[in-house]
Amino acid sequence: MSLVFGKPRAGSGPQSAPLEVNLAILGRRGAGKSALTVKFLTRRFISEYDPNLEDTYSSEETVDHQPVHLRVMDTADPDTPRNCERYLNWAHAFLVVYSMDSRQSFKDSSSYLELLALHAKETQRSSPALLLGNKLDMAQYSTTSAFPSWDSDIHQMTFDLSSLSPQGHRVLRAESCLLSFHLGWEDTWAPSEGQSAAAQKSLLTICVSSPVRGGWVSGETASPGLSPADGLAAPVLL
Ligand SMILES: Nc1nc2c(ncn2[C@@H]2O[C@H](COP(=O)(O)OP(=O)(O)OP(=O)(O)O)[C@@H](O)[C@H]2O)c(=O)[nH]1
Repeated sequence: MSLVFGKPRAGSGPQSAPLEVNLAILGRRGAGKSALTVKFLTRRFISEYDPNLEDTYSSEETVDHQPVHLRVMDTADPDTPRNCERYLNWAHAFLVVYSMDSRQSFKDSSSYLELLALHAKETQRSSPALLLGNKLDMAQYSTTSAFPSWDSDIHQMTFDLSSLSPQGHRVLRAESCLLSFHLGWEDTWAPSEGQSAAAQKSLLTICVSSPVRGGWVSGETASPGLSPADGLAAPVLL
């Protein structure tokens, strides 16, 4: 089943065919994938939905004056990545979600990141990946939420993935909570040698939904090195 949110915006006529962008949301059970999916697409938090349902949703968006047909697959792997081809071969971009009040959830996210890195290596096609810490509101109540090593863990993962797929597979850290969504752009990029953070950032254009501020916030311009056929030269909507 596919559900459609939003309406086609002005300028999305036949003369400007929308860019098709497929986004897969991955992560451990209970990380908040469904909640995020619903929140991104409806701009509000909804707690009543079937958490076990794997579904694909569609939304017509306008990003940087360009119509984008966004499809979001809210995946539901049992405990670890399973039958991954269904999203690996489908998605142009990946959002890996962990719950900030669960270290296990964070650890499990690395199996998804490794899977993405391996897939990029095997297919010689890298796709943008965003690592997102969800349930920021819960992290403050968790006795283990301080997790002093998390930052170094994350930087380690960023480094590992960058070396596996230096052409565009990047991991960003983001944090979200029930009512707000914040993407820590500035301090999360780990530039590889000889590359400025700004140059790395321009490898992707990622637009982030911000229900609190309203509207869409877009990132940097896309890299000329990425081909439109890959669905990456134009904005990727998260
Ligand atoms: N406090 C808090 N709870 C959240 C947040 N996001 C999701 N939840 C709750 O966490 C639980 C799990 O969320 P889901 O969206 O079902 O998680 P999921 O990753 O889709 O889980 P599966 O479908 O089992 O893979 C639900 O009870 C949500 O209401 C958040 O930001 N803060």
